[in-house]
Amino acid sequence: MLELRNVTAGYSRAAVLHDVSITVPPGQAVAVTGHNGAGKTTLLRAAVGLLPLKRGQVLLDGEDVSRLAPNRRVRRGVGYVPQGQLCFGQMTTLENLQLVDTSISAIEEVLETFPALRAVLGRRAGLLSGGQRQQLSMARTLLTRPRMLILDEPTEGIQPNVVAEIERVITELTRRGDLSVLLVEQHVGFALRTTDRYYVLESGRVTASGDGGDRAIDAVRDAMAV
Ligand SMILES: Nc1ncnc2c1ncn2[C@@H]1O[C@H](COP(=O)(O)OP(=O)(O)OP(=O)(O)O)[C@@H](O)[C@H]1O
Repeated sequence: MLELRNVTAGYSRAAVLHDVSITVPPGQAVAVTGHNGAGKTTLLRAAVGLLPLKRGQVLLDGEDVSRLAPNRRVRRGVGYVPQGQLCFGQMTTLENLQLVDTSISAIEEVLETFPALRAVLGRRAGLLSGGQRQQLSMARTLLTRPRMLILDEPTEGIQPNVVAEIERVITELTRRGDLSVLLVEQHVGFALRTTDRYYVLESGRVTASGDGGDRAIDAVRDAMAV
């Protein structure tokens, strides 16, 4: 379980997030949506420890980890997939995965989750499509065996068939019940279909929240239109 409690954070002296509280219950998926510049990436950076808090707390399974370095949070089960399909372009798909875990069984397991990567294991990551790189980036993070998976805009700039594939993976991972997901996503339909609960962030403040699912789409669109 991840909780951001009354978090204020930003860059240099200016705050971008103001008193933000968000809870991701165990085994559930939560979406944060909002316009460009609302502070969604900043929120994730604060959650994983890449940005120090000015006020508030980040709790992992009830324990205050606000001062814990990002790599120590990874060891405690936080997996972060940043925006932009980051991979080591000169290395092959397989080498990118082996950076995290070289065991054949672990790699086989993530290939079962992302079967499209099998055909490109020997290809340099820099030559992959955006969708393939996004899947590689998620697969690499899954190799760290997270209990809390944090995804920043996984559908950005990706063709619809891969978006459907990523939707399938998130749904499957959360259905198993041993993984929680915090998803930042501007694609509202995708965000609501894959999550149990949503928050709308505007100008660094939570302006709406509620249960996920298709029926929430009007409420989210109304909140975002303000
Ligand atoms: N490294 C930085 N230094 C200073 N200001 C920053 C930095 N990164 C982001 N900001 C500012 O913080 C605010 C929130 O940005 P953030 O990237 O968190 O928004 P976002 O909701 O994720 O937007 P997007 O959907 O475009 O990624 C913006 O005003 C942005 O200009």
